[in-house]
Parts: sequence; structure tokens; C-alpha cells
Amino acid sequence: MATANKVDLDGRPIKPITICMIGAGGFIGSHLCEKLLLETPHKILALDVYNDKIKHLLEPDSLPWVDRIQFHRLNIKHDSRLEGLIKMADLTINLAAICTPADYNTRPLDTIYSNFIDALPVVKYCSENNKRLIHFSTCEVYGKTIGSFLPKDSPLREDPAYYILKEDASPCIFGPIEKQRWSYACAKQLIERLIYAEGAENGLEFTIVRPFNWIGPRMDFIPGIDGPSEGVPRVLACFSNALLRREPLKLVDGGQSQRTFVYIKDAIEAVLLMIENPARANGHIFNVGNPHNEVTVRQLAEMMTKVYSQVSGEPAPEVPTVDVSSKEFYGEGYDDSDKRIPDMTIINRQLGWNPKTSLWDLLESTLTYQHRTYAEAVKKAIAKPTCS
Ligand SMILES: NC(=O)c1ccc[n+]([C@@H]2O[C@H](COP(=O)([O-])OP(=O)(O)OC[C@H]3O[C@@H](n4cnc5c(N)ncnc54)[C@H](O)[C@@H]3O)[C@@H](O)[C@H]2O)c1
Ligand SMILES: O=C(O)[C@H]1O[C@H](OP(=O)(O)OP(=O)(O)OC[C@H]2O[C@@H](n3ccc(=O)[nH]c3=O)[C@H](O)[C@@H]2O)[C@H](O)[C@@H](O)[C@@H]1O
Repeated sequence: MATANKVDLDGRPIKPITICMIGAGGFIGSHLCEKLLLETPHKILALDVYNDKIKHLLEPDSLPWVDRIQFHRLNIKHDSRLEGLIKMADLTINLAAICTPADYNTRPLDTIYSNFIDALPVVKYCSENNKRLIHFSTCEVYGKTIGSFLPKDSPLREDPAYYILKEDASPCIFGPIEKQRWSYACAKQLIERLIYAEGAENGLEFTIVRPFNWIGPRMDFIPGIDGPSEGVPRVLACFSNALLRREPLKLVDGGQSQRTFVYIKDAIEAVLLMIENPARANGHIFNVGNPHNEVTVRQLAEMMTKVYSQVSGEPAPEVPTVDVSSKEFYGEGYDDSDKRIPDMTIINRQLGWNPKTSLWDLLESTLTYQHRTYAEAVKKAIAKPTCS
């Protein structure tokens, strides 16, 4: 419940505010709504096209926070209510985006429109109405590491200077235009530059968040259960789907790319600190990730297989993984980030935030959720005779 007399990091009382949260019905939005309703006195204007992931927060009417959340079903591409809702709030948080890699090279126009063009009015309305903005960007703006261009046997590849990603120092390195994978990262980079410029020239109070592979319950969908059968979600849901169906996990191009995964509940703590400490968060770009949870995608597959076996009580399949080419899996124009380790200096200094949960522990709680939520439905779907 809302805690009385809570103070910020500088000892000042935190006043209840109204937050216009765009994309509130998605993975991150659902966790942020939950946190705000359970642990703060703030009000939420929740905007999204869908609300399935926050249904439990909206119904029944008897929920204790019923007067602190209002859902508005709208598409920000074309809805005249947007400016009015931003004006009603003290702070806007923009989460709305197409953000699944399978879309970047197959639907590059939708990807660019969603991540740049559709975000423009949000920035404009915040700037014109002197409203604070927290905008969700991505670690993909770093693209590839400098180290990935060194010869394979170069000892410099081991030097953190060639791979650690720093908000105020690292370059953004994307592949050629024909590698349409980078349509998302490039659109996100341009909206970051626009927001930064609105801050510099027009005094917009902004914070930019660069999430590094946040994962946990409610991420994406399980194909054929609560999303399209042919859909390709992000890696957590792809691997969960394979484990639930007892099929081999597909390793794209050998699963050699590296990622650092952070538990959604740790990451949401960082966002709450940004919300409640504007003086420390405004004007900053923050990496939010867990540098200690680095694995190759192959190692992730192996760990998820072990954890799922423990959670479900079923033995691991005999053939746990299978290699597939990126062209086969994602189609023409796919490319990849080789390695993503966030530098944590700025978020440590400004907000004193550190992630807590190990990769094993976060996979254990997430796969427990996946098993409880989907195992029966997947069994039924598999048992259904296919139409001839
Ligand atoms: N999950 C991660 O680890 C991660 C990593 C990097 C960046 N991000 C960024 O964080 C944000 C949220 O990511 P997520 O993982 O919660 O994704 P998500 O797809 O689960 O949530 C996005 C939500 O935005 C909504 N939306 C999209 N377009 C809209 C529109 N035109 N009008 C209204 N609503 C719209 C969608 O319906 C969805 O509910 C995105 O901007 C994404 O690029 C997420
Ligand atoms: O989460 C993030 O921080 C950002 O990165 C993600 O990009 P990426 O990490 O490449 O996407 P995933 O789908 O999570 O894939 C991770 C890796 O696993 C691989 N993969 C994915 C799925 C699969 O079945 N098998 C497989 O080997 C991919 O090729 C990639 O190398 C998405 O672009 C965004 O959601 C977000 O902005």
C-alpha cells in the first residue's frame, strides 16, 4: 500500500503525482503499474491499445487503488485525446513501441514509424506544455562493440575499454542500411537526439532509459496460446515456448552473441527512483541492466533447460538445442549486437541503484510463472487433432 511520508534520496517529502503512462499495457508497463499502485500514492493514466496484462489491476471495481488508475484504450498514432491526457499529468512515461527483433527487418517501416514518428507528438506535447518526460529507448542504440571490429585473436578484445557501453562515451555502431535489423536502433537513436535537443534548446525536462534485456513474467507471448502461432517473440518467450512444448531451443547462428539479463523487478526499482527523484534524473540518459548476469545465448539456453526441468519436474529433453541460421529464423537483413555490458557509473552516482537478482534466481521465478500460466494450455494445444 501507499507509504505515508516517504522521502526522496535528498530527504525531501515525495508528493503524489499523476503519471501519463503510454504503453502501460505491455510487459514493462504492467510491472510499473503494479509497483506504483502497490507501493506509492501516485495516480496513473494508463494508455494502450491492449490491457490484458493489466486486467488484474483494473478489475474488479473493489480493488483498493481503483481511483488511482484509469485505462484509456487508444492508439497514439491517431488520437486527439493524447495532448489532453499529457496535460492532465505531471509526468509522461513513453513505453509504446514495436520492440521485437523479428519485426525490425521484416516490418522496417512500421518499426521506424513506431519508434520515431509516433513518439514525436509525445515529445512535442511535453515540451510545449512544460511536462516532464521519461522516454524508453534501448541498449540497442550502442549497436555493436568497438571490440567486434578487432581481429579475432587481438588481446584488446579482453580490454573493457573495447566493449563496456557508456552513456556519455561509447559510439553508436550500426551495420549497413541493407541490414534492416538496425531500423529500430536508428529510430530510437534519433528520438533520443531529438529529446536531448528539446532539453538543450527548449528546456524540456527529460530522462532517457536504456534497458539492457529486462526479462520476467508477462514478457511477450507464447505463440499459438496468447499470441499468433507464426509470431516470433523475444528470446525469453521463444525459449519458454520450446521448453513448454518439449522441442529443441533454436540457437541463431550458433548462439554465440552475448547478453546481460536483468530481472524486471530490479529494473522497475530503478524506474521508480527516476520518477521520485527528478532533480537527480532530469537531463540524464541511464543504462539499466545487470553487468554480472552475462551469458552467451547458448549458455542461456542451457541454463533455462536446467531450471525448467527443476521447475516442471520433467527430465530435460535428449536434444535440448538445435542450430539455425539467422536468415532462416529472422529472414533477410538480420544482424546482431555481439555483446552488451552496461557501464553503471551514472546510475550508481545519480540514483544509487544496483541490480540484485542472479540469472539463475530470475529464471527460476520467471519459468515457474511460465509453467503455471501456460503448461496446461500448451498440453491441450498439442493434443488437439490438426484439421486435414
Ligand atoms: N523489455 C526490454 O528489455 C526492453 C529493452 C530495451 C528497450 N525496451 C523499450 O521499452 C519499451 C517497452 O518495452 P516492453 O518490453 O514493455 O514492450 P511491449 O511490447 O510489451 O510493450 C509496449 C506496449 O506499447 C503499446 N503500444 C505500441 N504502440 C502503441 C500505439 N501506437 N499506441 C498505444 N500503445 C502502443 C503496445 O500495445 C504494448 O502494450 C519499448 O519502448 C522498448 O523499445 C524494452
Ligand atoms: O531487450 C533489450 O534490451 C533490447 O534488445 C532486444 O534485442 P535482442 O536482445 O537481440 O533480442 P532477443 O530476442 O532477446 O534475442 C537475444 C539473442 O537471442 C537470439 N535468439 C533469439 C530467439 C531464439 O529463439 N533463438 C536465439 O538464438 C537472438 O538472435 C539474439 O542474439 C530487442 O531489440 C528489444 O526488446 C530491446 O530493445
